[in-house]
Amino acid sequence: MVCWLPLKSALREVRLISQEIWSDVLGYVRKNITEVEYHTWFAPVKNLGVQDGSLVLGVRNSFAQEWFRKNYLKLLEDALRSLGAQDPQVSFQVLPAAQDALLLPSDPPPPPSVPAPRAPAPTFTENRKVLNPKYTFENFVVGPNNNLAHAAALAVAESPGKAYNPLFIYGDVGLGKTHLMHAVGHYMLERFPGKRVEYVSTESFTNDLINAIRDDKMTQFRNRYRSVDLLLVDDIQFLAGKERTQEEFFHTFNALYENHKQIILSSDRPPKDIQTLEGRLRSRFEWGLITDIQSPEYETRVAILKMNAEHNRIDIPQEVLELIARQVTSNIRELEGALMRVVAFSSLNNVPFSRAVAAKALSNVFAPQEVKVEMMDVLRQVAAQFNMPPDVIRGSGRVREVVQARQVAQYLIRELTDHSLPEIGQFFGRDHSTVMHAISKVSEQMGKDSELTAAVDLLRRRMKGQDDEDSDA
Ligand SMILES: Nc1ncnc2c1ncn2[C@@H]1O[C@H](COP(=O)(O)OP(=O)(O)OP(=O)(O)O)[C@@H](O)[C@H]1O
Repeated sequence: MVCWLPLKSALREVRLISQEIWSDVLGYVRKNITEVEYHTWFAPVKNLGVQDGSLVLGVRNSFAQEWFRKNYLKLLEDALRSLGAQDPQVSFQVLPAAQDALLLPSDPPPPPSVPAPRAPAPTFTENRKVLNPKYTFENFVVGPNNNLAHAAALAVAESPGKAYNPLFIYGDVGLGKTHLMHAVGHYMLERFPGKRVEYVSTESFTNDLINAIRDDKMTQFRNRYRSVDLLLVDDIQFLAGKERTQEEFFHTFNALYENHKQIILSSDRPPKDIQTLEGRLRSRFEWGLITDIQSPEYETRVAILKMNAEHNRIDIPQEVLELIARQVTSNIRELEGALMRVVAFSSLNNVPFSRAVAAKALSNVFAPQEVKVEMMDVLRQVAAQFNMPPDVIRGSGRVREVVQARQVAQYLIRELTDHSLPEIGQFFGRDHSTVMHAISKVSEQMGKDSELTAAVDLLRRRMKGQDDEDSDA
């Protein structure tokens, strides 16, 4: 009987981010059913977390439970498979009435043929975006790739309207432009809670303008954008070719600038490379400071992953973070996605984090990487398998179970790594003859003790990054 104590505590932590898994699952489901079905059945489901490798979903009554089992189980399993689950498992729990009442109307859901109500066109107030609470200066890892942009953002946050106006940040997708803009917003609101901060994408600005023209609400539109203390506009390159929006933005810019209000713009390229941008706007964008963000180098990528893991309270070994950082090199959003994928994979397959597991989790998305097994990897896996902390296995304890786990770890390290007997001995604080004895002891027991043989086989496959199905085939 294999028990996973360290894994269980990891899973408890993983539950905190199982929301990420659930949103990915919902994204997959939504693409495969009608909107009506989605809103009827999936929108009210409560994600109860991942328990022992199974995604547990809360539904309102036994009717819904049965309906899900019959109609959506396969779809949910496919969704989990797309996230890397080898043997996807989904279970349903009927929620207690109180939670149920909060989640759903009491009548059975209407049949999926009811047409979806058409949402009214959004007005500009509905388009308003709030700042992402995660995008603060504290959560921003500074490296050689972004230190200038970071310093400029900080200077602007400390002296809005005075240091650099506008601040123009450019760089490729997913490198932290929006994060830095929001960080300035948070900083300003913390120091001056009464200030007005507006974050808007160029697309939303354009839509707001179109709606304002259509609804004859230009005065409100202008009041809204020209009365702020800090205006953050994302993806300003999308102004290209939109003459009416450029015209309106030009006046917004002037009104704010003349009143010493801070403007921060982000773009995927510098102003001079934005085609069909009016000369007067381009020159204004160049009045302040133009700074770029580059792709992060390896150390910064590891630091970002580490911060993310800590933020989500996931205890993940450094060498696994390093493997992910080597795999994803250019885009931080993808880097974070890769971390989530590894966490989802290990939680859905009920296996502890290791480099082999991470390589496997990422192999569908990125080019597979050759993983060299390290002594620490083997020790961790054996510890999880034998349900005891790694330090106990490396310690001096003589209890039978501990001795057996220690011998298995030494046996597997000898088999799966290039380390010599003295090196293995040193790792365990023992001499090479003890390791030799351990190896012959395990070899002797293999074949005789079926439980031990199965455990060693399973560990060997895991360390090589092969799943159970592969080896059974
Ligand atoms: N230096 C950093 N430290 C920590 N997290 C970062 C850093 N840079 C980016 N990120 C994270 O990477 C993700 C993508 O960042 P962001 O959305 O700011 O990118 P972007 O450059 O605005 O991309 P796009 O051009 O697609 O809008 C976010 O989750 C953000 O928190």
